[in-house]
Amino acid sequence: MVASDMLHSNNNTHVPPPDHPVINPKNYDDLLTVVSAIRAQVDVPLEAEIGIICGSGLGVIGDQVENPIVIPYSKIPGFPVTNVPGHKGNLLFGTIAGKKVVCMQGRFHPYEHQMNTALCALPVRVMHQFGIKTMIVSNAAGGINKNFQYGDLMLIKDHIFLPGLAGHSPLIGLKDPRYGRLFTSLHDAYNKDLRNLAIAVANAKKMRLFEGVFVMSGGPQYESPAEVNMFKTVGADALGMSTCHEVIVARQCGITCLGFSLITNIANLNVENSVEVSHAEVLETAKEAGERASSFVCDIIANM
Ligand SMILES: O=P(O)(O)O[C@H]1O[C@H](CO)[C@@H](O)[C@H]1O
Ligand code: HPA
Repeated sequence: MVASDMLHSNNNTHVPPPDHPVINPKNYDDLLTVVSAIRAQVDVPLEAEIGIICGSGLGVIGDQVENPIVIPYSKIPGFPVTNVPGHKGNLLFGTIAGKKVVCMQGRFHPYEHQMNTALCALPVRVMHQFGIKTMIVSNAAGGINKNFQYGDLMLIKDHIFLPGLAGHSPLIGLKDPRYGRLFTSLHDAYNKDLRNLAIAVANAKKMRLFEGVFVMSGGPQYESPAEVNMFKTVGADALGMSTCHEVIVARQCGITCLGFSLITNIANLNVENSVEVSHAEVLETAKEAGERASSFVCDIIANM
């Protein structure tokens, strides 16, 4: 069975009980309940300054966390779970380069959860409760920019959040003032100082690194060539099905963000010579590039 066939075959090691109810992400007290449930799992205080989100096949970044405390999502009452191959479904607490981190080894995609972007971004609020001030978010993405090759890394300098523009913002319906400003500004969503730091790290490592605009579509189907052309026309360089809702929530929480895409496939621009895109291919490229991506993240953290 190839990875793409396993999308609904629950290949995770941590299968939640069927009665695993998910909290209401728009109820702030429910959020605090989840945080307490996580704290109750271990007998040491949990805190972190940096949050990390691993994209498809990029769980290897989480493997860099030293002395990790591993909490499976399925063991956290009220927390969603993920069945997407390449997302392990663990929350890790530990250190990287001496800095306290919390890492999501697996994320929630809106297409898995009825486009409930608030629920999918809930872990960002949880990480915020544990003290993070900075978040590094990664994803696997299709390359639109003609200069991109398989395995390239693209720093996200800005985004186009298609589901958000179509009414699926994670901030809709938040009434509790403890959430922060409803009218969140995205003027510096992908922080310039952190991008400059990442560029300096890449230069020191003699790594290929691009900067570009990331577009999030709803998925789970991959985009048609006509859709990819539309995204190219509006200025997108890479496309995926995650990240934007997480960064928006992070910005509402006042968290500074750095984001990057691993180009796992080249998006089809020409219907006449288009090729099949598969999650198996995405995972294969992520596997090849994973070590480079995780070493990049570790060096950025070391230099923060
Ligand atoms: O965004 P991440 O989690 O890296 O996953 C990407 O890979 C999957 C498609 O292959 C989609 O879920 C897309 O969003
Ligand atoms: N499109 C959307 N999401 C993706 C892609 C893609 O081509 N590759 C990896 N995630």
